[in-house]
Amino acid sequence: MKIEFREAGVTFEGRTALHPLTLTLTGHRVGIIGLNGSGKTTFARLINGLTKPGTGTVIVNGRDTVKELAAVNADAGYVFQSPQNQIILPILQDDIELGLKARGVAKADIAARAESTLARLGITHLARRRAHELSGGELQLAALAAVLAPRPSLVILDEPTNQLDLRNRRRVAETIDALQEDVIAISHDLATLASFERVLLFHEGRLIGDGPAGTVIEQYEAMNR
Ligand SMILES: Nc1ncnc2c1ncn2[C@@H]1O[C@H](COP(=O)(O)OP(=O)(O)OP(=O)(O)O)[C@@H](O)[C@H]1O
Repeated sequence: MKIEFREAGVTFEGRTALHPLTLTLTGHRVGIIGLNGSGKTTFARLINGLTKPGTGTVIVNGRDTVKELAAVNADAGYVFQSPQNQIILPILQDDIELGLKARGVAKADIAARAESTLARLGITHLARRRAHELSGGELQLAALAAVLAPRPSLVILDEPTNQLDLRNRRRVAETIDALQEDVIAISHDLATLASFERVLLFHEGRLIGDGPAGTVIEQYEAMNR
């Protein structure tokens, strides 16, 4: 990945969610930590254009998130904090196929692509299940499948192990570990990020820590002792 924040900042109704930030992210896996309301989601949403910068620009793999929004959306998939918001159609496979159709994938390839994505995540058995009947862990994996199927180069995950029990948390974390796509993950579950090469720490809308996972997680823990 190559993501450049150039004095990019966000203000909502006069309150600063993210102070103007200049930063370049490269590499394969970047984690984001910080207290509730510190600006993590705002930072992540800027990367795929879900939120527009109020000041400055964000460039994702060479593309401006405002001027080239459609291309940025296709390149940077976003898995929402609440996976039930991700799946629109009742049946998972139909939902994935709808996403592929919207991305212009050839009709003849759509079913096979949906099936291979489900197989890749080990959830072929969920293909015809109703999304609202899935468990939290199944739903997290289903949402990830829907985002991966169109083949983005980067996946942004907003608290992917939130609300999961220990077994499902491990399962989702192992799935994330095995992704060949670049990953940016927000997490309150620090163990999920321990193997990440770089972690960013936000506090009150500012980046206050940036370095290897061990160092930055320690900084965060020390702040909250
Ligand atoms: N759409 C919005 N309208 C108004 N204020 C917002 C909006 N989105 C975020 N904020 C505010 O911006 C600040 C940063 O929010 P953000 O969601 O980025 O925090 P976060 O670190 O992801 O928090 P959490 O860990 O609770 O998910 C918060 O004070 C929040 O209330």
